[in-house]
Amino acid sequence: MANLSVSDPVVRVRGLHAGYRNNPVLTDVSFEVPRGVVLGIVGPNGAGKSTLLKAMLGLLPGTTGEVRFLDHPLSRVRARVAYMPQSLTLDPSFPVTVRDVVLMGTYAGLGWVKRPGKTERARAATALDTVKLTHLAERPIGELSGGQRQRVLLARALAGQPELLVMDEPFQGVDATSETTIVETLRELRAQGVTILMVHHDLMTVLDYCDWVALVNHGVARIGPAKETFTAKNLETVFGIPHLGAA
Ligand SMILES: Nc1ncnc2c1ncn2[C@@H]1O[C@H](COP(=O)(O)OP(=O)(O)OP(=O)(O)O)[C@@H](O)[C@H]1O
Repeated sequence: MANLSVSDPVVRVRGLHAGYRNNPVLTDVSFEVPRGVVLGIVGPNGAGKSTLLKAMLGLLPGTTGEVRFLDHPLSRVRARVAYMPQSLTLDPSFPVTVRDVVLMGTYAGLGWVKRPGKTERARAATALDTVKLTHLAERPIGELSGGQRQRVLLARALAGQPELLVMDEPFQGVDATSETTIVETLRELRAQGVTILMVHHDLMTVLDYCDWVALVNHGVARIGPAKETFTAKNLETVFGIPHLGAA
């Protein structure tokens, strides 16, 4: 089991148990993530990557163990943590514009009664600009391509100005232009000190996109700097597969 202590952890998980009825997926998971890294969560289908994210975010009933974000339980720091789900599923006729969707990302910091004002609209505009979609601001969200929708989801997460961004497969089904834009945005965020946790499937780009890696196989089997962790030896030990892309 990986149990690496880091200085200034942004995420700290201790003794996490999570899964579904009659299907315990994660058992006694403990790890820490340092501030300002892009952490790739890597593992085969069914290894428990999405389950890990959901359990950490308190979305799975029956989860036990301790999860701290930015030194607090999530309930205390919700506005500082953004979650970007795997995809935005919606009725294509849903009458909401790209700008509206991005503006939703500012709601967590607003509280129950306040409505988004000038500041929030400016943040949403900046976020949309960052993902290079300003020209589509007034489009109904249903008219966008899959890759453009992923960028809107990212802009929505950015509009809340998070310190920690949790993403479930941000490159799933996106075109090359969108992938490049998302990667550039993640690099910019990292340069600003934002920590990024992302489930990542493409083993060929792990070393390029991530500076830390967690190898997940019904637990976090290995976690650490990418070059030391994403190695052929570890891939073989944890998953039983050697991989050419790894050193
Ligand atoms: N809602 C659910 N109810 C019951 N079992 C589930 C549910 N969701 C996932 N599982 C099971 O939990 C295990 C882990 O699934 P999970 O989706 O976390 O894996 P993953 O690593 O994210 O996979 P993928 O790469 O295919 O997205 C699998 O055996 C899966 O079948």
